[in-house]
Amino acid sequence: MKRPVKGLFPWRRRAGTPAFLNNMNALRLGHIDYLNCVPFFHYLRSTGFLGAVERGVPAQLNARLAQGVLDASPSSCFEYARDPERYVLLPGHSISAFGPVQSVLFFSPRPLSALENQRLYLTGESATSVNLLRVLLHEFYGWRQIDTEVPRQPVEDLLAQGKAGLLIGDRALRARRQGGVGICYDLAQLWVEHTGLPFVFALWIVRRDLMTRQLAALQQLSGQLHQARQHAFADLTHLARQYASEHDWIAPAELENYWRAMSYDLAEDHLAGLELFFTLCQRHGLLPHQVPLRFVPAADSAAQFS
Ligand SMILES: C=C(O[C@@H]1C=C(C(=O)O)C=C[C@H]1O)C(=O)O
Repeated sequence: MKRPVKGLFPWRRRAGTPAFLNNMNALRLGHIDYLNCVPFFHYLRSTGFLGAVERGVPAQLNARLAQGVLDASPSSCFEYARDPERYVLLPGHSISAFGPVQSVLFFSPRPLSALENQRLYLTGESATSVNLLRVLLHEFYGWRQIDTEVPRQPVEDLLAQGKAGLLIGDRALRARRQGGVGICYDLAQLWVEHTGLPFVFALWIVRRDLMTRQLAALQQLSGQLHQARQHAFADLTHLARQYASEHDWIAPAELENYWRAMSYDLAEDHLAGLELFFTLCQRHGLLPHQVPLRFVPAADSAAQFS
């Protein structure tokens, strides 16, 4: 049999080439490098998703979204709010909590009421949670001044020295587990207690200019994420066992409980919580503008988007 002339069939896969490189329209996704993202990503490939996936902490993914390096990513809702003209949102998906979230934690040697004027050390991985802390302190604890620093050394070291600081993600989960770092405030719990609404930490943020070129791919992605989440929650015990064996600092039951405490939907209550957070960010000078919420339209309403 004659071999095809090289380059004549560019759509044919070369052996060893990752599938996404053969697909010029494939999406480049961000993946938050925390255990909270497992329900989105563990089964995503098995739903047929062929794009590229790049891992990072939220601050890195925010920067890559802003630079246009990533097409879409679960990332800080504050990144969306910072530049809402640049982005749209995938409907129906978030990383939220209706109570304690367990992984956005402010550790303090003293009660919050006795801490004003002390320097607070903040994780450099966050955009949402650092501003949630500011909103809570201004709005509900009456603080006027908040002195913060993102330190060069790990926040954990400063906590061990008796300082107050904020951790998110796996590092927060680990620090809580290790204990011995003063009072531990769960920021989602404080938010829910004061507002009666859930708190939305992350949204699926999409580069807005993709709406014209890649609408169908984005709608497909949204469906694939729903499928991946359903699959994950259909056997969460199994998934927790698998990931706990790769992360020896968390027990399977704790991990399962952590995922169950999280809400991955984005429904009316979530949106009310999100809008209140953005309004309070504006009130306290953290955002200069109102934040319109714009979504990728569902497949059957695509014709309505102009
Ligand atoms: C619930 C969490 O929410 C995270 C907090 C973020 C932020 O503060 O910017 C961004 C993404 C989320 O993963 C967590 O990290 O544990």
